Amino acid sequence: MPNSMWHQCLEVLRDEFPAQQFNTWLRPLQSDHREGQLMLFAPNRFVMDWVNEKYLRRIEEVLKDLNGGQAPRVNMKVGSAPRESDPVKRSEMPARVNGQVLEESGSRVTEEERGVAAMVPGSTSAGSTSVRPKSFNERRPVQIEGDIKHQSFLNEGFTFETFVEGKSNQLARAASMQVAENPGGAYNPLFLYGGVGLGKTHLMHAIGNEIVRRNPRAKVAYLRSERFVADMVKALQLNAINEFKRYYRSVDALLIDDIQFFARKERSQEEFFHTFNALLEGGQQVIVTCDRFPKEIVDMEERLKSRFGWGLTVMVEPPELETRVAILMKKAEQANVKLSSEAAFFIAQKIRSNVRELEGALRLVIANAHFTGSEITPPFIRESLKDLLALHEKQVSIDNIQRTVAEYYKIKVADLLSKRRTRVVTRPRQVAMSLSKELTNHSLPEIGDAFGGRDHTTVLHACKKIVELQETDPGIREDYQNFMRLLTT
Ligand SMILES: Nc1ncnc2c1ncn2[C@@H]1O[C@H](COP(=O)(O)OP(=O)(O)OP(=O)(O)O)[C@@H](O)[C@H]1O
Repeated sequence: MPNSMWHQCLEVLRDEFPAQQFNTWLRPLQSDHREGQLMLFAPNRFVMDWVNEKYLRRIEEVLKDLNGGQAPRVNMKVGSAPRESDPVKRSEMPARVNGQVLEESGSRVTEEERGVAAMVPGSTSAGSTSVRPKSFNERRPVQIEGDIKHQSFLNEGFTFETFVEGKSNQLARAASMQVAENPGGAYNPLFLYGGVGLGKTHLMHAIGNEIVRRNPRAKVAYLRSERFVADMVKALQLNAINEFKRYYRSVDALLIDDIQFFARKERSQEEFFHTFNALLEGGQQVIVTCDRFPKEIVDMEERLKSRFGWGLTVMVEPPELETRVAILMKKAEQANVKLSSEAAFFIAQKIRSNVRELEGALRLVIANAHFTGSEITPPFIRESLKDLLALHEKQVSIDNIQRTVAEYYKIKVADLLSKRRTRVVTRPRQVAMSLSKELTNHSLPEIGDAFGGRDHTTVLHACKKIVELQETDPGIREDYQNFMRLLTT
């Protein structure tokens, strides 16, 4: 049974399980086939135990089908598959002498990294409130703003209590709780990913706040990835790179938000890679958020991406209606405003894109109610959100795209949603997915859902493919332009 059979098996399982489950438990498994036995490697014990308990029987069934009815021997282990592409190459590990990481960096700071340093507000000496270790500040005439001070950068309002749990974020919340209770333990690093405004930053702060609540002496550093880049560039300019390294490696937990901004910033990736290794080896917790699954981050070093997968990778999905309602009720309660469930439902039905927009809409309604002294009723909400709703309604819907594409190619909408993989339907399906990404505000997972419950990676692949084809295939280019005209005028 060749290793490729495991990939076929994954394809079958991908269609059977929700994307979140698949990406968290099955996708990170690596395989190795020797002497009639398939060895599956899990990134940690938690994943191994979970897969053993929940998925192994189904995995064996699928493999048996794929193997002509012959049941394979499957074993599981924590670790990585021993092969050429094994991400855990000793040569990649930094050399250590007396606990210090030694490295000679060959990569240079790119123009973009310099640009980030210049763009990030506060990357000058003005308004500096740094509380870094003394030696770090003493040696430098100019301080980088106090963004790497520990603890105080956490948003105190972002806690587990203020985070509303729902189907879409259950696993992410549970994993975050585990990390907060046992930082540097089994789930290290914790990689939270998902679309914009869905609560990744909130969860990250909740972990930081909880770590500090349990241990007030804990040093927790939270920062957006641009800040890491800016700090690093500044430290290089000031000849203070060793202090920079020492600081980041001295924290108990390093929380880096929106890691996708590391793309193309070679020197920062390298620096972060070594910091990352040092922290993991020291049993310190690393938490990272990103707008996509690690493997899909473009222009990011493979070794860094593979390390992101060493701990636990969890997706935060867009909230379903009930969760959106619960979030609105919670936010209204926090603002001391009475919101009827009818009013909450009304807003939640209208605003589906993400929690940030939902909050924005609620804020607008509350402000109008204060201003006019009115009660918050559906007609009042409709009036308050008139402009916002007009914008939403003007937007093209996925339904409309599916109908238009199906009609144009003379196939059924049901074909677009089906599992059929013949060329007659796959290309129109890819075109429709790509248009949905371009013309609507829906996230990749939402678009995947709207196309028969497909994984968000399928949507991403479709979008890339259509961009490529527009370059090389005049027929597709013309079709696409026609659709843009049909749908937007
Ligand atoms: N489940 C939830 N319960 C309560 N509030 C939430 C929830 N999810 C998101 N929010 C709120 O929505 C807003 C946006 O969330 P957050 O900033 O964490 O999103 P994000 O996923 O980090 O987005 P981005 O990728 O743009 O950084 C915040 O004010 C947050 O408190």
